[in-house]
Amino acid sequence: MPSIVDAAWVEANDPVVIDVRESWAYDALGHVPGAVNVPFETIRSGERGAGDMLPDRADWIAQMRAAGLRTDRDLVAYDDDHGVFAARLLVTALLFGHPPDRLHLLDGDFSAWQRDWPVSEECPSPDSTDYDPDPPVATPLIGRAGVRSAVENDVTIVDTRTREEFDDGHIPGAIHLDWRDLVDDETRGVRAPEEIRAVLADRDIALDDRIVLYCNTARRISHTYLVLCEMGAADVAFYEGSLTDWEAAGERIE
Ligand SMILES: O=S(=O)([O-])[S-]
Repeated sequence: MPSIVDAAWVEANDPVVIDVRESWAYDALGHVPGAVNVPFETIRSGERGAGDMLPDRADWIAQMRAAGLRTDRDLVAYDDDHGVFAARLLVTALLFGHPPDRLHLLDGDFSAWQRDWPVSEECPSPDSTDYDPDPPVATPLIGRAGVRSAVENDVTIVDTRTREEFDDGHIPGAIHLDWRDLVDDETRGVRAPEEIRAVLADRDIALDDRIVLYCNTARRISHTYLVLCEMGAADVAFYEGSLTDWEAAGERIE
């Protein structure tokens, strides 16, 4: 399973570190020493229809080779938005076959990092690799038919958008859990486990139940997915098409 790691872990473990901020921020504001820049917009397709926001596999592989990634290397990603963009990169890596236990979200974003840790302006040039992970045997992906069946069978469906978006219309029976509810505004990382457990209990979300996640285009659920994995959730399904796909197909909204 992917995990969430702190700055000390990054310092101690020599992972491949990817910064998904825009390149001007990476260049002008500095970055985690050794981090390679892979801007978020370069890993989103947006052109492959409502059900798939993943980049072209060949493009992804080329980017990861240039970043120096290998299947036997740990990959840490960060952004400056409490981890939500970095989480999407990590889920992309998971779906393309990087070993799940080698995927890590930096707990706290760049703003949090630079409070206590050094920042660099040097751009690393890693040796290119022959990275080519095998497609995963199983993924957390769930399609529209699976979500329809989840609605019919009272499976826990979680909407990670804002309250306003949720009130405007959501998948029938969904529970509202804004992804930001699991984030600590001060540390800019995930909240303490006991706080997360309290939030989940308040929403009636049980970690040992099957949980189906959706948002608009599978960015925000990427963060919630990683947090739930970290909390030991047993069975989390990831609706890549999310509400964009659901609405495009004319499915029922309540
Ligand atoms: O985060 S999002 O995919 O709903 S825009």
